[in-house]
Amino acid sequence: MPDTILPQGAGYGVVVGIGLFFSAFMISLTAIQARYTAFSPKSSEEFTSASRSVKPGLIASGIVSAWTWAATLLQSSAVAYKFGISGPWWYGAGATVQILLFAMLAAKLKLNAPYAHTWLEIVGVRWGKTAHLVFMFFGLATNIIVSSMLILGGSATVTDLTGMSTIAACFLIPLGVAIYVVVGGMRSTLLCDYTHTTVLFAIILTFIFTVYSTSDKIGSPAKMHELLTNASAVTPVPGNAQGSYITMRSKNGLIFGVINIIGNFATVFQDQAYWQRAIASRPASTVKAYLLGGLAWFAIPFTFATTLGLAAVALRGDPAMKVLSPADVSAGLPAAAAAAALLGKAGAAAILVLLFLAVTSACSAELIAVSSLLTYDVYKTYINPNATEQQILNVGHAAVALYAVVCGLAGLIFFYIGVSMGWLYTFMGVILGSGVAPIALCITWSKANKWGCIGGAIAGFVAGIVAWLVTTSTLNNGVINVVTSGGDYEMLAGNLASIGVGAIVATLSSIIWPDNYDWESTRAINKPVRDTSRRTEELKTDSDSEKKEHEVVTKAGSVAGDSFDAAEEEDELDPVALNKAFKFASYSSVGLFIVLIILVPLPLFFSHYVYTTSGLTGWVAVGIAWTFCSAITVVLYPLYESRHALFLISKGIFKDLFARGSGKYVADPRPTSAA
Ligand SMILES: NC(N)=O
Repeated sequence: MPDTILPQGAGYGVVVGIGLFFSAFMISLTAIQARYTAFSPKSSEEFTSASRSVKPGLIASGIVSAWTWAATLLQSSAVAYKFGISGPWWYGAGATVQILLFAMLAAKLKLNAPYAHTWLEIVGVRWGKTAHLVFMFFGLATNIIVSSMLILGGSATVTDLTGMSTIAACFLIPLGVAIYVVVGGMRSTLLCDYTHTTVLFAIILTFIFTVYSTSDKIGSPAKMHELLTNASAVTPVPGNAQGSYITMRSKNGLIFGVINIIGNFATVFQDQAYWQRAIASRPASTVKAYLLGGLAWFAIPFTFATTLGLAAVALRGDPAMKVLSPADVSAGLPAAAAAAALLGKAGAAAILVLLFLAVTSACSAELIAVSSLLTYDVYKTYINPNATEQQILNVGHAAVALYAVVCGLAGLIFFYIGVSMGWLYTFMGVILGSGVAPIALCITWSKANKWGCIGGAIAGFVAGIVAWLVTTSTLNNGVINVVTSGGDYEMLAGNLASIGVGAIVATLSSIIWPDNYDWESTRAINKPVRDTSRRTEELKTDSDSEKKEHEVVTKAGSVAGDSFDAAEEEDELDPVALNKAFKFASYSSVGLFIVLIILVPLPLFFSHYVYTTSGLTGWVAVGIAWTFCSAITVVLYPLYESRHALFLISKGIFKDLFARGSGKYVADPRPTSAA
């Protein structure tokens, strides 16, 4: 009898087979885009920024996809398994609010540096080389930690379910992704995000309906309530009201919540992937995209973990349910074990595909993000300031390939030193948290003090490490190792010290010694000298006869962007409108923060309420309804907003079928069009 539920071939089939299938699919989409729309990835602007033309639905889908890590599915389920229903809430809410608050930074980005390629360009132009290098450390460290968690979570699950070699999984997972990112760039990444997110929601809804509707082992919220009540009678949860899994009164759940909030501030604010989506977005709809993306994303960890994480507890003792060790839980395996116990090989295969899609789409976001940092902030800034368009594009491509290898290596190193995805997840705020406030202040506040923010980031980093190690040593009789340092209080101390010291030093120094920055230099970053045709280069290669045959409507646009020209861009960069958008982002994101982090969970925590059957049913119903709304937002809405582009592309393809070349996109010779 094999040790794993699926054969090794299934692991290779998913990782290599689906990987290559998606690469081929994305390469085809990129070719269609280049032929039938105004946008070609042969331009470096298009490669890294999707020509800043993408509409909110697709950006929201890209945010959901980039923010859906292996941990989003696995760690959320692991905390549900450990702490009960509070785990999914704290995971979901504690990582949604950062995306919502990021809407404010996105609005300021469009206002203060609308043509920047990376957030580090803004730091460098405002505060110079030292700040640029210090924050580059935080930026790249964020990317490496996030990528490592993706690879660790993905490979642990593939190995657990199929027995596939972890080493092979570490390197093969980023390989397929690197292929389509190199070919298609940012727009291809967003289109891939969309397709992955669509399948992801389909699989998540399948699990939800299995657990809460059709499964003969659970099949309803009432049965889930009964099984969880039995489970807490056998093994009460320490620190939970009545030892129950069905209460928000969970001390360790709350500690995880705080750690989660801090770590995720770091990984949103310092990850170029989220800045890049703001950069790729049309200025007028950036805020909307982040608010929609954040709210849509919440349903993924919350409902998925309320489903499979709790199912893993409910099914304890079921003959088909794997017995989970603490190491298995730390590796994020409860969800996979529950899926296999509920649906056998089909469940295991579904979770494998789900994980693979989540990991690859988040990985694609990381690849293009790091490629942009290495291209613009290392190569163009320090190595070749006069780089040509072609050189920039070549370096961008090489950086994607290089970083794909680095991802594999980083995952492998952490695997061999015994650091799991769960450990890394709670650790990320310790070393990254200190940069959060300084970076936010740099982009949003004219009074932010340069040395205060640099000093805050460094002091917070040191304070975080010291607090983490001292707490570990104090609570564990001087024993500091991977196991002792991964405890709740140890990580909490490090996270709080890091973000707290960074924020206090940066803010106080800025209040005492305020800068008076006018944003002129950041607004000038990369400001374009308008070219009336993005496709000049390509058109040169067209034959004359083909040119005469061009009939596609001029402003064909793209699946992702529709038409968007220079004049429209200038209009959308109107400071009055962007200031209004910033205010809207501030009110709505702070309001939602208060609801998600204070008004809903804290009264439930302090009341010691243990959910009744109808209470749990209502809780689950909210999760299911939210999941449907999310699916509509990131699956149907992008199709609706791109309906004209899709129609024109279809028309172009149709024309080509009857008269080759007649459907190809041609730029409008009239001066108003920049497409
Ligand atoms: N993206 C997260 N924190 O799941």
